[in-house]
Amino acid sequence: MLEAPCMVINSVLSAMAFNYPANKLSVYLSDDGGSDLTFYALLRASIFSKHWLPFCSRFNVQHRSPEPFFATQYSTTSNNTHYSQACLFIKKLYEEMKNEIESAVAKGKVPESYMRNEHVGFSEWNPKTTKQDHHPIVQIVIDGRDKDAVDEDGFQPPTLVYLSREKRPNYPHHFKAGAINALIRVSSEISNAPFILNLDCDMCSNNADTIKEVLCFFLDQTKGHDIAYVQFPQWFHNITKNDHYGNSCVVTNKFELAGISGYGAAMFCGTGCLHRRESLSGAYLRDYKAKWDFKSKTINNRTVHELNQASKALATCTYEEGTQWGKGRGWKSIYYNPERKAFVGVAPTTLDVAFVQHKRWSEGTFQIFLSKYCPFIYGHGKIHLGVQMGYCVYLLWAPMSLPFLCYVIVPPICLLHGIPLFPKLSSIWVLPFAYAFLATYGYSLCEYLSCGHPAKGWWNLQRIKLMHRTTSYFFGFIDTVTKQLGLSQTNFAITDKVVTEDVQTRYEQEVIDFGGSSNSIMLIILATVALLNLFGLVGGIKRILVDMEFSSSQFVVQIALSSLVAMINCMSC
Ligand SMILES: O=c1ccn([C@@H]2O[C@H](COP(=O)(O)OP(=O)(O)O[C@H]3O[C@H](CO)[C@@H](O)[C@H](O)[C@H]3O)[C@@H](O)[C@H]2O)c(=O)[nH]1
Ligand SMILES: [Mn+2]
Repeated sequence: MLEAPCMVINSVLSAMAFNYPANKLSVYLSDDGGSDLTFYALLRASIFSKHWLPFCSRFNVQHRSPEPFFATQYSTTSNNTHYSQACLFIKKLYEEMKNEIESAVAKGKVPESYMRNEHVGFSEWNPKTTKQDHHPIVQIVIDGRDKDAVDEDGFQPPTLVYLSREKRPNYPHHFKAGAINALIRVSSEISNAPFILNLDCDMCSNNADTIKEVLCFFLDQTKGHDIAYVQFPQWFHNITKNDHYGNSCVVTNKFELAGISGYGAAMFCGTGCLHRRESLSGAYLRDYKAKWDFKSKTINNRTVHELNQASKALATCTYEEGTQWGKGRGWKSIYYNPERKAFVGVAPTTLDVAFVQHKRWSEGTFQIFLSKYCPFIYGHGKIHLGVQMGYCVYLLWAPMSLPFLCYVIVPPICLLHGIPLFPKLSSIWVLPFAYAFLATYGYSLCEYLSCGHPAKGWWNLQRIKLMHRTTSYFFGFIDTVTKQLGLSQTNFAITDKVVTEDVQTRYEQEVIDFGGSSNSIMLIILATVALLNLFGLVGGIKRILVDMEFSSSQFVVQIALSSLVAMINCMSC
């Protein structure tokens, strides 16, 4: 299991605990793993939520997902006040739940007694159920309409639904996008709320008022009608001081995404995004004005069983075949980066996981570039040229690995053979090169420092960029091209989120952890590049200084380049 149920329910609990009228809030958990353990964890969380939600509102708790709350905000040293007693109590409940879930996960099965007595939902699983092959499962765990479902303070909790869409080996399921589509349809049957927040299982809400804040954009009388979605930046709670895997994306989050959004076309990042339902289901009229008299289906009088059954039909793997699903155009979008982070997630803690993630990103974005949705073609005349180019900075990560590879391979070879590639230092033509180099890196360093992060973090980012460009993006490029040619199939490598203790320790000490051997070919490339530059450097310098075959001034740039590449690569080994 790559995604621990305890982490998943932390996200769910944080979403349930928004400061927002609970009868208007429904939380859906999509489980593509189709695991009864996740369902069990959700049931346990639904019980815990009856204590957690009132606790949060009573004490106006900031961290509404329990794990970070107990790790940071909560302190046992406070006096024996009402608050600290309540804290101790809720902590005990949380730990009980966590232990039960973790021991069930360790055993690989749901406790027998629980399955028999607690929920009919378990009957959906049988010994033949596998991740790749099972019927649709929809279980309303908490029915927000149910007057008996009130929590310990007498408040109604939000509706809570478990969904595991149908999977069959011979039907493409389209990974996360397919999961989101199934969620949109199922939720339209059960709650049909006009706004949809989409969160990854490893992201938690970090601000209880986010929904209220973001609705201000959508409800704006003059400009709100055009807005399809509001995207929040992806922040992470496990970034080390010098961010040795360059995970934090500070400059991207602070400047780049905000800049693109200036054209009214913020990028969708896949998580931490609030969509208007109508913009997803394709309803678009030129004179569209939002209507606020939505028929919430929660007030309808179908039973939970009827809703479960009706929703299943929407979670089948053939539902989308031959439909116009997903058409629409003409909306605007907003990027919103509030002072207090709205959502925080988990960043990779080993190099191989970071590689997997970047390979997938570079592949996915390059696929968009090659599809009919290429910003330069589909976006032509619809969005500003600035946005088209802004998107392509990301969409072209994969092919940009090619020129980059040339830069790290060709100069050392030429140096070894005494072939000058750049103008002499005394020549005026060296100026454009110097300018491009200094302007790019100087500007990038200033941007980074202005985000309040240390210079070492910037250096680490340059190092990891070099690694990604020579490996992950290059493999992303090759895989995308072979897929386009029909030689292989699309996949979505989910990043492993289960971290052992020694991996965590190494991460906190900022030691580069090469992780498992699954990416050994990537490491071979890195080592080859490093050695090539080292040999080029030594050989070149020897021929210049010892053999005096050519003059050094011709090779200054090449020597500097090779030293830099060798230094960056060797430092990480
Ligand atoms: O077949 C799939 C594959 C993934 N997921 C979910 O998608 C989410 C993102 O997967 P993860 O492995 O955590 O990817 P990350 O690299 O952490 O995620 C970033 O990159 C993804 C695109 O590569 C975006 O979709 C995410 O929103 C973004 O946070 C997780 O909740 C998964 O459970 C599915 O539901 N079904
Ligand atoms: Mn993730």
